[in-house]
Amino acid sequence: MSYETQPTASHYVNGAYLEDSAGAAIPVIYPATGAEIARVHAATPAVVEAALSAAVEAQTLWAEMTGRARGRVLTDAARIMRERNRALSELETWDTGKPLQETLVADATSAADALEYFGGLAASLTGEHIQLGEDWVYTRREPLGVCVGIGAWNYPTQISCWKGAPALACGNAMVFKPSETTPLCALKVAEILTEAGAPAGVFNVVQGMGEVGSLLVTDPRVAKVSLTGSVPTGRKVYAAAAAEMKHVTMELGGKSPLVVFDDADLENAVSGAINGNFYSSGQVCSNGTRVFVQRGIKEAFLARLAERVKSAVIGDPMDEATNFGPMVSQRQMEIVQRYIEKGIAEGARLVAGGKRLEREGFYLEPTVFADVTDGMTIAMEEIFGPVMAVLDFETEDEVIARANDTAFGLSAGVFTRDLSRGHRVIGKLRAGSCFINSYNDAPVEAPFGGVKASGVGRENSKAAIEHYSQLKSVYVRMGDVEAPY
Ligand SMILES: NC(=O)c1ccc[n+]([C@@H]2O[C@H](COP(=O)([O-])OP(=O)(O)OC[C@H]3O[C@@H](n4cnc5c(N)ncnc54)[C@H](O)[C@@H]3O)[C@@H](O)[C@H]2O)c1
Ligand SMILES: C[N+](C)(C)CC=O
Repeated sequence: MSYETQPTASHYVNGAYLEDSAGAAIPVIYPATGAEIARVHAATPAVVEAALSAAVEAQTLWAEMTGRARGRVLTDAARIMRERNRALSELETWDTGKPLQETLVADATSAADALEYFGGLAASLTGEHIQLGEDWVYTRREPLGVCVGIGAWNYPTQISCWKGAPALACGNAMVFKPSETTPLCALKVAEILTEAGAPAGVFNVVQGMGEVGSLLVTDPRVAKVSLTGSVPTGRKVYAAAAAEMKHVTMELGGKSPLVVFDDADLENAVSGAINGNFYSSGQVCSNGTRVFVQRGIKEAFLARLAERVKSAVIGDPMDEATNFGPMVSQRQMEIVQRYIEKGIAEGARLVAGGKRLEREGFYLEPTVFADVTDGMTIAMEEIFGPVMAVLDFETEDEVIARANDTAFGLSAGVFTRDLSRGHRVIGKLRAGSCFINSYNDAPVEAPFGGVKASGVGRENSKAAIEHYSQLKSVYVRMGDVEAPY
């Protein structure tokens, strides 16, 4: 890694890097080679304490600043991020293994979008005036206090800003714990926020596994927890937060349906299925991994899909021509390999891929199964890797019922030239982030999040403000107070 991109210590607390090598060592593995490229240490209780007390102290002062002043810090951070996009994208690639071709356009840029958007909103966060005869009520939009953000490993820069930007815009402070698999990127976000003028302690980063996350979640000084992770972790964190009446946002997993009707534009539908299954080597929460294709178009769809998937450029993620990289870790690669074996064993037809590449690093081929049925494991469980399950269907009512027959509800997509049908079907699919004739777009202006087991709350858009602030209502009596005795 170049000097410019290398964080200089494990944690970022109270406006500066902090090391405490007493914490367990966490190796940072470059997924394209399997080599250890850095090492951080899990936060000791002393580091967690330092981060939380810094956040408590900083939050009061930060909340007293005007929204405009807070917003300026965020928009300055966005500008710095854009100026350093290449270095930050390279770091994202070192951390995750995602191809530079992707990280240059999807990670620091999306993080900067969030900083810019919430920076822009900060000055106009207000309460309201409610006239009640001569008396009146006014509401104050107040911050929650100290918020904890906990990240998954697939989008480390983006996740830290999707949580940090709205939290800070509302006057909260944050302690962010990245995934132990990708610990580097959030440190640079913290560094940039300091450079942009964020007071020390407003955004802190501590490393560690679930135990460190758990320490943060249960601390009584923490008012809110926002987790991006798997459903099992979400259940634990939600339960722990609920026991202390904390606010939560839960961005969890999915097994989302992508429905392709006979009348769809074939090339666009295949593009949607590719984007919705193989971007980031399939490690995207909202992926449309159950691709329901209407019988009339099925064979043409599969033929074109297999042809295009075979042209993926798999290789060195730092080579900008590469458009398909390794899995994030050996562990994740092995999980996905087991699902591929299950798919074959349960009778699905392998149309493309299915194998590990014979090279160093954690590379699997983009894999497509056809003739998948609803009860197969690969159609029911989140795989979080490059495995697409293609199922066929006959009628609209049938596909809606089957698409909804899942515990998850993160995303859903429909490809059709019949726009009335597109809107009708999307209206009936139980999912939070949906697409018509597209898949996986996630602009900061749109609310993002799931229903059912896929999550609680929304990130991005004005909706996120509701999740990082609370209303205080103040009744103002203009006349005398009447009392019964
Ligand atoms: N909905 C979304 O926006 C979204 C985005 C990205 C990833 N995801 C989901 O994330 C999952 C993959 O990421 P992962 O493997 O890192 O998930 P994970 O659940 O294993 O870990 C997520 C984070 O939670 C922490 N953690 C684990 N146990 C904890 C505990 N008891 N208390 C507090 N923190 C704890 C981990 O250290 C990590 O930082 C997939 O299910 C994917 O769908 C969801
Ligand atoms: C939010 N998104 C879809 C970009 C990444 C989720 O894994």
